[in-house]
Amino acid sequence: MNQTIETLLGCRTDAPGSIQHSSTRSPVLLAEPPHPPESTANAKSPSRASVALSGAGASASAGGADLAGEQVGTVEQELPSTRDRPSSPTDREWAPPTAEALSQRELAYSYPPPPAVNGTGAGETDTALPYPPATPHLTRAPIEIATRDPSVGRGVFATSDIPAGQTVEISPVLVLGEEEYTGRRKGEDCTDGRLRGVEASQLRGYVFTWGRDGSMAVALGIGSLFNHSASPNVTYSLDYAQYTISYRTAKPVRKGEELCIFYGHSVRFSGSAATAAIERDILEDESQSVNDEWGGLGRLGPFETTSDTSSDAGGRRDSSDPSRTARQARVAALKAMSPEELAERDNEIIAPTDAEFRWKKVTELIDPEDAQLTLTTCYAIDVPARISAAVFQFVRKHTGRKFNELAHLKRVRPVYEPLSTTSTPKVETVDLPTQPGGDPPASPTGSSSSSSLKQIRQPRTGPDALQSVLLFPVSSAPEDLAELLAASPVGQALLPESVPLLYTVEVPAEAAVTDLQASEWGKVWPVQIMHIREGAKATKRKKGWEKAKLEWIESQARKVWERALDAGRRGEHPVACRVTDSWCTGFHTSLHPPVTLVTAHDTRVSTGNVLTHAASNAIDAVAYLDCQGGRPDPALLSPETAVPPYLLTGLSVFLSHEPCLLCAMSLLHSRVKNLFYIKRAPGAGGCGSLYSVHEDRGLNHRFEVYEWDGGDFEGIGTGLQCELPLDP
Ligand SMILES: C[S@@+](CC[C@H](N)C(=O)[O-])C[C@H]1O[C@@H](n2cnc3c(N)ncnc32)[C@H](O)[C@@H]1O
Repeated sequence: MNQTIETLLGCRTDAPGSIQHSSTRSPVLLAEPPHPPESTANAKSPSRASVALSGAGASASAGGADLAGEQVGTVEQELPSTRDRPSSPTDREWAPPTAEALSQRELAYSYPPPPAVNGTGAGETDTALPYPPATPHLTRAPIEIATRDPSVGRGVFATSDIPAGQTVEISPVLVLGEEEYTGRRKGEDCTDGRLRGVEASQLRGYVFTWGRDGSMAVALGIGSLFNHSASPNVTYSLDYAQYTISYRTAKPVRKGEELCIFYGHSVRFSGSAATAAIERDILEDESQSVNDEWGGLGRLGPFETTSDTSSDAGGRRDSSDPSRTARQARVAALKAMSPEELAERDNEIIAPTDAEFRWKKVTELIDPEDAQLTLTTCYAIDVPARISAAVFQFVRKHTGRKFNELAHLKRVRPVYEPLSTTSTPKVETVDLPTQPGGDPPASPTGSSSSSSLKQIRQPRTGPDALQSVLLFPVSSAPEDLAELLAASPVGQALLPESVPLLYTVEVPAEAAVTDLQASEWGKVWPVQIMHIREGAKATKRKKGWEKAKLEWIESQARKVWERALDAGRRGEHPVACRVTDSWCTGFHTSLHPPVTLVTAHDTRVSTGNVLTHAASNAIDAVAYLDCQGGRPDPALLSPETAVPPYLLTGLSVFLSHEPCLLCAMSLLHSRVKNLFYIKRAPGAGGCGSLYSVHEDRGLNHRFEVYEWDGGDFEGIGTGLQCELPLDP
């Protein structure tokens, strides 16, 4: 089994000093690179290594000499550093490093920052260095291990151009069981937050998630030295049968370029110039949510900030950023409001017709609330109330499975109107009751004539009150209805009176979904109300969204758009995705907005995998969060989302572009609640363009989709082409 799992790189710990995921339980921040072991082996002999001379019957040991240069391996060989090699090295061309080169290398190397000794600070050169700037490695691939950025540590670099698709390393792995890795027995509840086992060592920055059983793998060899990039040029695959991890170039790599893998979405490091670009969007994104509580991880423990939000621990936030200042001012203004004032402000309904409302529902269906009255024709009879039960039995007997065809209507109504007639059976004119306190309503069909309206002579209540009873839709009525009726208990019950006359009447074809529809359509025939959104007792839903919800949705759209632009700047397709809790009225407010679970962008270019669309990567990242137990604390999530039966149950997805058919189906399978996208993908999109997966009645889930309707507004929608190469 050879499986590519980009997001499986481990580094799962809660303590500062490692990798950051968007989660409550595994947020880990790499404040500084992992510290090397205390051992000083190799520290002063950067160009010497112990190597195995396999085939020559010799064995070897890693770490060739101690500080004093004492040999500890069985067979040792002096090798030149790969950094001293000429650009196209052959063994014959190698020359031992000069003393000058060695001292330069030592001077340049300052990772990790050594502890201050007698006033000498980090980075000063008179301290023992744990690793050399270059480490010899016997590999046929043209790569070397080198340190270019001390804050990142060692990395893997190309010593000549490497084409895409080339395997550059196959590392055997050392698998650590969950208990060995975490230092905890299964089920043991350790709440002190202290790391144990291997996880407490620097290895935690090097492990790959191996199995879903919690096992972790240390890649031996070069596999552990690939640094992370959000735009990686190397993919890797875990081979569970061989116990290896293979690394392959995903795109052409130029000589001198670093080979990087992708550790996972929402991974971030701090303090590294090399990763500033990677961090920027995530921090920008989270800084908003952290500091002004606009979604994201603002309330998730380690990120908790005080009212002073001008900078984080790493001092990366720019308090002079005007948009940031504006956000802070806005939050301060909101916080200054009383709860009542805030609720009033937040809950103001912004109607879709309002200029502020920049979203359009993507649907081919008519919104049931906008549905106009449609009619269908039925047979009815007017009988005294005491006969009604016999009529129901008659109807039930002769309709069988289709009895429910008229379930959306009330079966009876008082007789108050002359009704349209059919030729067979003959219809008699009847005396009509008026509506209490007024004129009878006009006939919706125009079939009645005002001349036929007469004062009631029938009792209006009691067993003899006349009722109109619906029998069957004309389209599915028994052919010999009049005869059947005459011979039925209904006819018998009325003897010696005459059998009531059949007539046809037009009635609403659908149930009402709002009170207004019920009252309007009920003038035609009393109709059942089926509130589609808020339950039977609710009144008509107000159209539009609360102001706070609308603002939050727009802020998410802005963030996903910025992320897409950033992906484009990195050479990826400019498509991005955010997965957030969905707005829940009564639970969320502008000061307590939905949290963000993951953000992701398209990585088709860097991974060479045409399936790594932004939505797909984001779903993958949520699954990864769940595997790690990293979903935000249920208390922070709206009730629907807190314990989800499916990946995206109750969640909202924001996409810079309409998802393709495959991603639309993935969202559907994951049971997303609603989707907001900014640009259509004509000819390729699965939520409105090519097809509308989200409202296909043949599929087992439906979700609401909204498309940005604000044009190029304050940066959203600008700078990207509308048409997307979804599968170039
Ligand atoms: C698997 S190791 C990579 C090799 C490591 N640079 C070394 O010298 O041992 C992962 C560690 O490298 C560092 N690292 C990897 N990618 C990085 C990046 N993009 N920015 C900063 N540090 C990074 C972090 O310290 C991380 O914990």
